[in-house]
Amino acid sequence: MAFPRKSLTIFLVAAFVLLTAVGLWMLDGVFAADGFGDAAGGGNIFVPFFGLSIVLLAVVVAWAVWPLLRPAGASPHIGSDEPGTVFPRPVDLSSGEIPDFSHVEIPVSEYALETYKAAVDHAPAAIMITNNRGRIEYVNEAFLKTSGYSRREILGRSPAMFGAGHTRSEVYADLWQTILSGRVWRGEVCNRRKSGEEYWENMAISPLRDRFGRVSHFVAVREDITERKGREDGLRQLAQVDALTGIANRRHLIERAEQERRRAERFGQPLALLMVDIDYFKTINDEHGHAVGDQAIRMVAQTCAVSVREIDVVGRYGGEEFVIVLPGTLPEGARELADRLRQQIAAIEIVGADGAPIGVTVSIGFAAFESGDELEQLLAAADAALYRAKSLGRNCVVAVTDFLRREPPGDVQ
Ligand SMILES: Nc1nc2c(ncn2[C@@H]2O[C@H](COP(=O)(O)OP(=O)(O)OP(=O)(O)O)[C@@H](O)[C@H]2O)c(=O)[nH]1
Repeated sequence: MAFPRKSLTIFLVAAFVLLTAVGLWMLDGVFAADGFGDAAGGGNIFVPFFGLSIVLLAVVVAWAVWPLLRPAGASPHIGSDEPGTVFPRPVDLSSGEIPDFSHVEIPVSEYALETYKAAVDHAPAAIMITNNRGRIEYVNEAFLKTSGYSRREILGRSPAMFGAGHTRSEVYADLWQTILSGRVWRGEVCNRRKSGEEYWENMAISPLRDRFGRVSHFVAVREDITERKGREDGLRQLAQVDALTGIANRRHLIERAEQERRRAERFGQPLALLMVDIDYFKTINDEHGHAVGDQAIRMVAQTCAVSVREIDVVGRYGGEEFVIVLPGTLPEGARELADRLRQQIAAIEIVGADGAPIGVTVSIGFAAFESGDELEQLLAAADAALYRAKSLGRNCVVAVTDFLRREPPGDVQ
């Protein structure tokens, strides 16, 4: 049970005064009884009381003086290896709120401090503490292991030293705004190890307040998520790519085409869409087998993919049908590319089932985006042009004219 220091001191002082008074009164009584008194008899009664009060006085003095004699740990600093190191009080990360403990006196024993320090030093998550001027004051063992730096290379520097340069400036702006307003920031950031290798970290950064409620430090708890990120990227890639050809699958193609359509509408930029279909593909399949058919599909997809710019989107729209989205491209440019593609594909030779070379040709229809077009309309227009190219004898390119868009199929350009 803990006694309040103040009450106990008052009690001890009162006991001291009482015992001293009783002792003096008795001494007085003895002297009053027989003049100078019987030194032996009077002394016998007085000594125990006076002795007890002296002991009490010693206890009171020791009680008052003891705190002043304790070992100096008065101005501990973060991250020191010396005994008495104090860490700022942690913030409850779960609620996102910063509790205000500034009015609470928390007596912390040396033993408890050592325990806290060991827990933070050897925590499995990487932990970094920066001061409110953005200088690193503490990193734990896991942080050193993840970053590859030594403590000497890190302390006193800015956390910017770990940045890989890929994180957008808005992310950092949001981070500072959040923590300076006293809230916890969470996010994923790409950093660089000392070896130069990039790695992804999931971070929670929370402000720490001093006893006056001022933000004095920031503590960052960081988890290396590079492996998980890699798996996610792989899965995303798998979900977007056509397994046979390696180009965008139908779903991803439509997503990207819709993005480009919206961009063209918003900024009034040109956009063209090509639909490419292998001619007489059923015959290739029937005469040479599906493996040779697949080979033809792969060759055509590859030729399309390497013939366009990086901003263009090439995807497999159906079995032997491909769509190419050309942002910022006028009809003349689209026609030029379509003609070039048709010729390049016609030059492809694949080996048939009998070992003899097989020629592959394509028909191409294309349409230019017009303001107000939905993606379905654009696709349907290119498909109508492709249909016309097929009916013209195949291995040719047909553009959608305004006429063709308004009227039912009947004329070609
Ligand atoms: N080998 C292979 N064949 C496929 C694949 N997807 C679709 N096909 C086949 O492609 C053929 C397409 O035939 P059609 O639509 O009649 O077209 P086509 O024979 O090329 O005739 P035109 O387009 O009019 O020149 C069908 O036989 C499908 O089974 C695929 O991934 N691999």
